[in-house]
Amino acid sequence: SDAPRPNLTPADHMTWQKETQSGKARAGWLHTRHGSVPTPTFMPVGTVGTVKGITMDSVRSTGAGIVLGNTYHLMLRPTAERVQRLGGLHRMMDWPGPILTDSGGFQVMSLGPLRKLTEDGVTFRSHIDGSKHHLTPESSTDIQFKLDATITMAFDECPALPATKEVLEASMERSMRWAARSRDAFTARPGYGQFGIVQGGTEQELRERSAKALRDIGFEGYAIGGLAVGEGQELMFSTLDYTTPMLPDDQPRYLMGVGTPDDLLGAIMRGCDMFDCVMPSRAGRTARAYTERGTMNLRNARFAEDTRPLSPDDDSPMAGRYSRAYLHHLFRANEMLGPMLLTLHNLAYYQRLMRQIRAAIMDDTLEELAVTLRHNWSLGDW
Ligand SMILES: Nc1ccc2nc(N)nc(O)c2c1
Repeated sequence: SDAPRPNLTPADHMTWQKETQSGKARAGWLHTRHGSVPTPTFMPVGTVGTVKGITMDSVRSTGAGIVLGNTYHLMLRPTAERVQRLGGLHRMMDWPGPILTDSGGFQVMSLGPLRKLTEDGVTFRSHIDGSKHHLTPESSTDIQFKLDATITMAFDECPALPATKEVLEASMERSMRWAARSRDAFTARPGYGQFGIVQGGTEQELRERSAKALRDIGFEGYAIGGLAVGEGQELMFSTLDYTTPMLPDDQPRYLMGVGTPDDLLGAIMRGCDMFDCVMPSRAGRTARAYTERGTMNLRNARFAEDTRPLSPDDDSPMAGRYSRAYLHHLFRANEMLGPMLLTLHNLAYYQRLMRQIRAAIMDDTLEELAVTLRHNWSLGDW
């Protein structure tokens, strides 16, 4: 956005400034040690220090301002100590902008049987070489320090849904004890920050208790975890309806692991500011294009001689240079360039969507934009 950038607030940690609000949706600025980013913002996923298949210059060209890395993957390879010796993630991956790192609990959980969970932390075996590892709130926070993460995530446990209220309660309470230990282990530095992660599944009373516990500890931002784990959009939105108002109005809210363009629109309209999801990049590697008219699979034979661009207002650097037919050919031929171009295209679409939504928040026309976007997404290819 070319909106005038409000002055950076001097602070001993990163800050978020709300610029304006339209309904529950907010437009603001994230000010960090590694630069300022307009919100709402979508963070491309750079799990092992790379947004798969494209250079960070390409990521920057889409308009992305902040990217995500993963403690779990980087601690296993190349290890946090080596990243630190290489000058930290920013220098190693040639990304001077802010980096948010997830804390590892979620990734270990998705490894299933390979792990043992205790009050102290999680013991698991590496999916790479079977070596044994242990993650605790302290070690996760230390690893993120070594990675030089701009935004550090508290170490939490994300329970699989569906789960009984008792299971959700015990898990949430442990995550809150881990949040306090994560905060104690965090090294505050000017322009850096740490986010707490609200848990509690789809139980309002548990979400309430979790949000209060985190506010009492005090963080630079608050993530909503425990969602986008198969509960479906309706249940995710209804959980957001009562959870975002529980979080401080003047601090950023990060909905983890979300989502499709329609998810993003709905979550922004419910007061969320930051997002990350593998969908646009993973789809790009599997021939699925995200566009204003919904998604399309470029392997489909109907594109074999379709000389049109992917979408008329594609503003990625490849805009108007590559036809659907060419992409169809690249994917059918299993050429590297296919996933590279389509990943770039999809991330550029997500960033364009963020800019569109932010501009609508600024001129209070978000309701109208939402109707247009949802209509166009339903059109399917033209
Ligand atoms: N859907 C997700 C995605 C990532 C997560 N990361 C953490 N640390 N915690 C969660 O609950 C997550 C949920």
